[in-house]
Amino acid sequence: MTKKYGKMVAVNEMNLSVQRQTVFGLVGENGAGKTTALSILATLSTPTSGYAYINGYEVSRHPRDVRRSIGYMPDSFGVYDDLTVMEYLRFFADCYDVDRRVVKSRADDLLERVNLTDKRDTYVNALSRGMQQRLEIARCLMHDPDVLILDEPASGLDPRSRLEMRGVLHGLRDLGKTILISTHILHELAEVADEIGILRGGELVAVAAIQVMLQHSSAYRTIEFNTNDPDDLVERVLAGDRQVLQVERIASGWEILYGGTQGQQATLLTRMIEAGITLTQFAERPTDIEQLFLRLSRVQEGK
Ligand SMILES: Nc1ncnc2c1ncn2[C@@H]1O[C@H](COP(=O)(O)OP(=O)(O)OP(=O)(O)O)[C@@H](O)[C@H]1O
Repeated sequence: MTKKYGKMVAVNEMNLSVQRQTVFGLVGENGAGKTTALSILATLSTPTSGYAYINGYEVSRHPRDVRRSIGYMPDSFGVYDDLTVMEYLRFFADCYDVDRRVVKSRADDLLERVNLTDKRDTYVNALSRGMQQRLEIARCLMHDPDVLILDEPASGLDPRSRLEMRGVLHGLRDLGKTILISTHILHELAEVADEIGILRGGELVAVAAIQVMLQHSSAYRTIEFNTNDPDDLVERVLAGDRQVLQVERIASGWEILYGGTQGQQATLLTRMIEAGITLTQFAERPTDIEQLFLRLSRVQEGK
C-alpha cells in the first residue's frame, strides 16, 4: 500500500504479510511512516493506493469487521479521567458488546497480565503514564481480538516503566495473538518479536526473522580506524581482505563492517601496517543491530 499526503509520500509501496500468531515489529525513526501504516490497518485512514487485509477483511471496505478483529493502541491517547480502572475496562467492553457474563473475569485476567490488579478501583487519572499505557493494552484486549496493533507502546516511559512494558509485551506472546508493534528502538523488540521490518522514509527496507538479525549482530563486527595516509592505499589493502564487507568514510576516519574472526582481524591489522599505513586508532566498536541490518541489506543488494 501507498499513502500520500499531497506530494509527500508517507508510506511507499509497502508490501508485507504477517503470519497468524506471530509478533511483528515495525522499526523506524520518527517520521518513517509507522503511525501512518498502522493507522491504515486500524481503519482510521485509507491508503492512497493498494490494499491491506486483516483476518481476510479489506480494511477500507470492511472497517467494522476489521475493528472487531483488532485491538489498537495509538501512539497518543486520551484516557477517560473520571473513571476507575475497572469502569474504564467495562466501558470498552460495552462499546464492543462483550458478553456481560465474561466481562469481570476477563478484566481481572487482563489486569493481572498488565500488573494492575491492585489498581482496579483507582481513578485512571491517578495512574502513572506507564500504568496508563499498560491499562491501554488491557483495554485493547477486552473484546478478545485476534490481532493487536500497538503503536510505540513504550514511548514516553522512564527506563523502569519501559522494562515493565517489555515484560507485559513478552507475556502477550503466550496469548497466541497476531501482534504488530512499532518502535524506534530495535533492541526493545529483541525478546518480543519473531520478525522485524525496518521502515525508512516510508519504505520497508528490510524484513527478517529476529534470530537472523541477532546472529548477524554476533557474526559481524564494526571496526573504526584512523590514518592520515592516502585513501587509495587504504582502500587497496582493504580490498584484499574478503571479510571486509563494507567500507565507509566517517568524520573521525574510516569504518568497516567485518565478517571475519578476531584472528583474521589481527591479520588485517598486520597487513595494513606492513603496507606502510600509520594507524592512529584501530578499534572494534559495538555494532548497533539496526545499523548493521541496514548495511547488510545494502551489501546483499550490491550497493
Ligand atoms: N496528516 C498528515 N498530513 C501531512 N503529513 C503527514 C500527516 N501524517 C503524517 N504525515 C507525514 O508523514 C510522514 C510519516 O509520519 P508518521 O507519523 O507515519 O511517522 P512515524 O514513523 O510514525 O513517526 P513518529 O514516531 O514520529 O510518529 C512524516 O513525514 C509526517 O510528517
